[in-house]
Amino acid sequence: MTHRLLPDPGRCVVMGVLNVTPDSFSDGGRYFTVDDALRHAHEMWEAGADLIDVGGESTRPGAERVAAEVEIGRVEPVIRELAAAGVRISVDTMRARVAEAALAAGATVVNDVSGGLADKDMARVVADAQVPWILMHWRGHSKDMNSLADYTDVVAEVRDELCRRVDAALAAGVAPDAVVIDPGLGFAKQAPHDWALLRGLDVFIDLGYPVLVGASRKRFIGRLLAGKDGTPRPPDGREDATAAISTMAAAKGVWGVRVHDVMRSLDAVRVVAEWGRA
Ligand SMILES: Nc1nc2ncc(COP(=O)(O)O)nc2c(=O)[nH]1
Repeated sequence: MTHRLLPDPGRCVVMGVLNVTPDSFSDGGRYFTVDDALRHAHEMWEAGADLIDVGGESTRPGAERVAAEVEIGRVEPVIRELAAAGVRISVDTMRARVAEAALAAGATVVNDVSGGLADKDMARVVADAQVPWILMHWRGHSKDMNSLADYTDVVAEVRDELCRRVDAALAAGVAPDAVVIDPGLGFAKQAPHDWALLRGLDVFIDLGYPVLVGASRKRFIGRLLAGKDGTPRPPDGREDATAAISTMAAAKGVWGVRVHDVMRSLDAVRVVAEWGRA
């Protein structure tokens, strides 16, 4: 699956995560200063990332929200410098104002974990800018994400709720080939739901839109890899499993994977592309 508005690398796209936040779940604070953020972004870009996903507000369960001005203050200087250096950037935000500032600074993709639900103006911003819009499945801000994780058939319900977000985007003037969909692993999901969504990736791929998977270092991986005493594997011990998920997702034909360790997943998806060559 390729994307009209993004170059086709001939393999699964690898999106490098850059959280310019003090409190993201797996790397909070490491890249909070502009210099640290720029250094890490360039490391991922040099490692071969197709896109750097710059976020200024933690989305981990229970995270305190920050004001739009704070979010803009965090991402805008980093995006401006990276864009000037030729790095391709997506902005990870739920706010139209932040997206506008990021696009003005040189971002060329909007990654919206709320799928357009959090800010009614986002669709207009994306339609006017004619940029790709990643619509992730989300059920709302919640101190306790788990309270929203109530499903009878998680694959069917996530599919249907994502389809409603796509319909709303198209109705707002967003071009069909600007849409990327994402099942939102870890957002209003418990671990069994995350695994069911991965097993059911074909359902999302068959909708005909590029599919992005964001499994990197997430809690459901930590639970699977728990030690004999039941202690979940810590986030920085989840990289091999993340790369394994990138491998399986790429083999299934997803458009892209969103990861912290770019090289590991890039190696994995390159193997998939070469192995699958006609
Ligand atoms: N499209 C998309 N965006 C995201 N942004 C943040 C996080 C949270 O993880 P992080 O704290 O590692 O960024 N996960 C996703 C995701 O799964 N999909």
